Amino acid sequence: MGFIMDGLDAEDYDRTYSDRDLLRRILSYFRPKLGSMVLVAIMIVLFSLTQAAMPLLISEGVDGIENGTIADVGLRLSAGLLLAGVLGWLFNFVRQWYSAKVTGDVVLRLREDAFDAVLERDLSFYDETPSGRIVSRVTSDTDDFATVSTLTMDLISQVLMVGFVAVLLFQRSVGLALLTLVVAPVVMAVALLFRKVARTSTRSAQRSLSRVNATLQETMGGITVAKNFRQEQRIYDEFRPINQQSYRVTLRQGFVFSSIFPVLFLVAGLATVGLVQVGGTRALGGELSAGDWYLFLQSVALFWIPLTSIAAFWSQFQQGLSASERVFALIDAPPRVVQTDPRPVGRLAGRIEFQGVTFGYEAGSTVLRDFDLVIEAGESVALVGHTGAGKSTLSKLITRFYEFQDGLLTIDGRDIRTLDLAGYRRQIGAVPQAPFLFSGTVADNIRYPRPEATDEEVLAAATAVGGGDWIDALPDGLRTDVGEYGRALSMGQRQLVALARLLVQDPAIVVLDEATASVDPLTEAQIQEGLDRVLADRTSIVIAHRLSTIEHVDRIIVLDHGRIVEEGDHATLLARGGHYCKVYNTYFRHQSPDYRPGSGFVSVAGST
Ligand SMILES: Nc1ncnc2c1ncn2[C@@H]1O[C@H](COP(=O)(O)OP(=O)(O)OP(=O)(O)O)[C@@H](O)[C@H]1O
Repeated sequence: MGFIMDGLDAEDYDRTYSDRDLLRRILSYFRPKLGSMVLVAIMIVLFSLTQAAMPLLISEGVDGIENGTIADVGLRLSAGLLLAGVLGWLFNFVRQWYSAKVTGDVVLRLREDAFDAVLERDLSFYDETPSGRIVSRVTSDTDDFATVSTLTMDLISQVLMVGFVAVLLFQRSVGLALLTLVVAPVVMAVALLFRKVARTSTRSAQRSLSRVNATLQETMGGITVAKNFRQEQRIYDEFRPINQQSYRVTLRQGFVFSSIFPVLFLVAGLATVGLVQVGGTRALGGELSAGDWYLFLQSVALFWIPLTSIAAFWSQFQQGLSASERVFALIDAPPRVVQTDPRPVGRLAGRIEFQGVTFGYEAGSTVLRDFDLVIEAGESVALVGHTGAGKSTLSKLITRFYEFQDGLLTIDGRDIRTLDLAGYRRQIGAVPQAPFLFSGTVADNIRYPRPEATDEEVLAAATAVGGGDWIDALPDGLRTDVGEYGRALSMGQRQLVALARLLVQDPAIVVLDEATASVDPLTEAQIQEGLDRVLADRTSIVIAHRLSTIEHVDRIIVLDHGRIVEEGDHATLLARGGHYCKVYNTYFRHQSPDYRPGSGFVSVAGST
């Protein structure tokens, strides 16, 4: 079965709950709905009574015909059946209505909890888990859970009905009742045996579906790049096997589930044969009335309804159970970033110190080893180095998106793990390379970190960035709609909005991953002015990609393979002719205004 299961491994945070724990957890969601559930239970009992009354009434009718007094029972029978039908409809209506409400409320809470858990996860969670898989857990998995709840209530109702019928049967004939009942344990045993294999195949089916979702999501996210490179066919070729895998796994699930029916039919068939034989003989011998015999034959069918329901809905039931397991695993996933003592942060000065910090993204691979660095409060530092040197990693540790494994990271001399995370993050202004804008207006986006900021504050922040000329270029000023992901704005305008947003936030520490996208000289100048304004009087760590930045910062730190290999200001480092010069020649040289292709190289000591 090898490749059928490829890529369907559990996520890191997945876990298997024992049946007891799973049930306890599910019930905890239903507990607050106890009142409605009691009402549903009463309706179920009443509905089941009306349903059980039907075969009883008919059996009495049959006895009536046998005794030649149909005229006496005819009216009573019709009235009884009509009353049972009408009452049954009424009880069932109330039951369905309240069941739907209970289920809806439970799913609402479960989905809120799942979404809350998603928001609480560390950044590492998003790096490791494709977003399509997360979406699957919050949407389709919670839906599957709802199905379990509906099915359970249906099942309870049917089991109750069988209970009532069983009491009737025992009153009529203990022997025949036992024969009828013999079916139940056999069917239950088959169903229980079937349970484990059903849960496993269902889990695989769900994982394969979430893999399909994840692939679709990634395709949508990267559609511009894909179209640009004319890679539609390749995307399709990658999607096909994943989709086919989902098809095969689901087919296998279908095969597993359909195999239970022949066994169940065999058991029921045997029971019916027995009843026809034994009951018929007794009826002929006068020991059993024709009505009672009818009741027994009818009862096999009645017994069958819940038993086949268990079998028919077993797949959905198992699907719901493993869906709830997946949702609970998401809710219970332990955070990697752990605050040991969340103390209030207060206003930070912004001194950052790494003391012997060791960090790796995965066990067994180390990106930073025994790393030391002090960044003074108010200092501006540029991180440079070849790709993969560890620049973003440093910023991710400062922003507390990842947890380091060893050493100490202090902020203003306080262990970073003892700071209240929310309070700390409020004072960290993190700007990614491609600033993300949410749907809404430019003003909404500038106001994002502090929704209570007034229009005047927003305007002041926007004006402070690059003199505010860029606002005039927007079709509707600050009220311009930025479109999805800010697509209605140019790259440069998005960066300017991100800088204005920082001013509204007023963080003590700025961690900025400079954009690499080139913008026109005017916007470039506006961004530079904006940066000067934003970084003034704050500790700033800039993953530098622009020449003007490295020329302006207090200190440049050159990283290589997670180690600091050089540090100093631009002029000193250039004069030294060391590692920095290589980085300069590769990434910054061509940005000089008097650059001519092939010129501007700085000589590196030891190179010819
Ligand atoms: N999420 C991740 N999971 C596993 N390894 C990672 C992850 N992010 C980065 N790495 C690895 O850690 C090392 C340092 O990466 P980092 O992103 O800090 O480099 P960088 O200097 O910022 O590079 P770039 O300039 O290309 O962004 C690299 O070897 C990289 O492959």
